[in-house]
Amino acid sequence: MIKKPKKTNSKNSQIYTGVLVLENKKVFKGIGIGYQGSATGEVCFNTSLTGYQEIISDPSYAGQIINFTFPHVGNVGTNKEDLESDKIWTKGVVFNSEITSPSNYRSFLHLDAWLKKNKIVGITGLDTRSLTNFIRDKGAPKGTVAYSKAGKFNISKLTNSTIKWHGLKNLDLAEKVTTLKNYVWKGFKTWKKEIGYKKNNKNLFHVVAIDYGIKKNILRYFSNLNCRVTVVSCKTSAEKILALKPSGIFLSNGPGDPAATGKYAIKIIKDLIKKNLPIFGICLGHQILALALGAKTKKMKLGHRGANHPVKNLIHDKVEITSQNHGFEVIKENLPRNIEVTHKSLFDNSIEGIKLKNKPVFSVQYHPESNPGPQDSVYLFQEFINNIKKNVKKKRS
Ligand SMILES: NC(=O)CC[C@H](N)C(=O)O
Repeated sequence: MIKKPKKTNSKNSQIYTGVLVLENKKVFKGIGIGYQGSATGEVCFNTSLTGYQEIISDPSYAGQIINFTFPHVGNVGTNKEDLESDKIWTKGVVFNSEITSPSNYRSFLHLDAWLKKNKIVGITGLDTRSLTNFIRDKGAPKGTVAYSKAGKFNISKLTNSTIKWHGLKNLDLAEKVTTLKNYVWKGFKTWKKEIGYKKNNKNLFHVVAIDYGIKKNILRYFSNLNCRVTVVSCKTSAEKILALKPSGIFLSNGPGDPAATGKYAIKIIKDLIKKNLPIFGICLGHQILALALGAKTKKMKLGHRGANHPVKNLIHDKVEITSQNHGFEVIKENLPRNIEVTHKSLFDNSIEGIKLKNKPVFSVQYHPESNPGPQDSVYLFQEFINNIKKNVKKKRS
């Protein structure tokens, strides 16, 4: 159990062991959790009610401090399965209520101990509603979260390092989080039998996934659909990728500014599109694909982060409830003519999916692999496989 602030003898004041300092010098006080130290990043909020371990372990959160709007985070502890990557890239976490002792049959470690083990600085006991309101009004600010057991903070030093940090705009973080070595995915240890994924060794299709910060659940889904998956580092040339003889190419999610990653990724994707292979992109992969097709991206004021975002599929004329995590978007205006918008957000009408009119190439801004979140959009994996099947047939005939 995380302790409440201690009351000191005089004046009834409390000792705070955690602070969150924003770039505008606003300071939130609370109780430090996880790793003792400080971490600077962009402060965003996520509205998911469940799935905190999957959220924190999503590499797309590199460079970010996550403020959870759901007040009770940590009640089910942490386990060995709900990990979306082996290394945790999230900079820091902000919770409202103190973390209770874990109550779940899968729990392996208390969330506080798990954060400490993964060197994540956190703060709890903070008014997350007021922080969310601030972000909603002013946009996602830069911030520093700090934890000191002695409750000693140099606020002006923390504020200065917050202001000095360059922020996420123009920052390529995919090159930091991508795999150093290409590998064939064999991550069956983290298999989620309860959810019904099958360990499939039929290897009917070969998907080459470009790793900008890939989530494990994407790999689980591909494997479940009889695919062998080779994960390649984000700067792998189109030539090297084609030498692997892929049946389809997957462009993964990932952190940072798509325009910065695009500096090398656009050429690779353009070369792959020329080969008429089926391509499927998710989130950062979607944004970079759009850039490669001649569209533009921009930073959003707040971004979309949660497991409850309604998206309209304009082709099926159906609404999907989706899992989302992005702070950049593809600009609607002046889209190249060969791009068709397939999905839009019902929250703000922003683009949530596109496809090429004349090739088996499509992408979505949201996360059909969920984890956490609803599975309404999982059909997109099957659509990609259908494109692969059609392409194989075409080549044979
Ligand atoms: N989940 C993602 O792939 C995020 C994409 C990109 N980094 C953004 O924030 O918009």
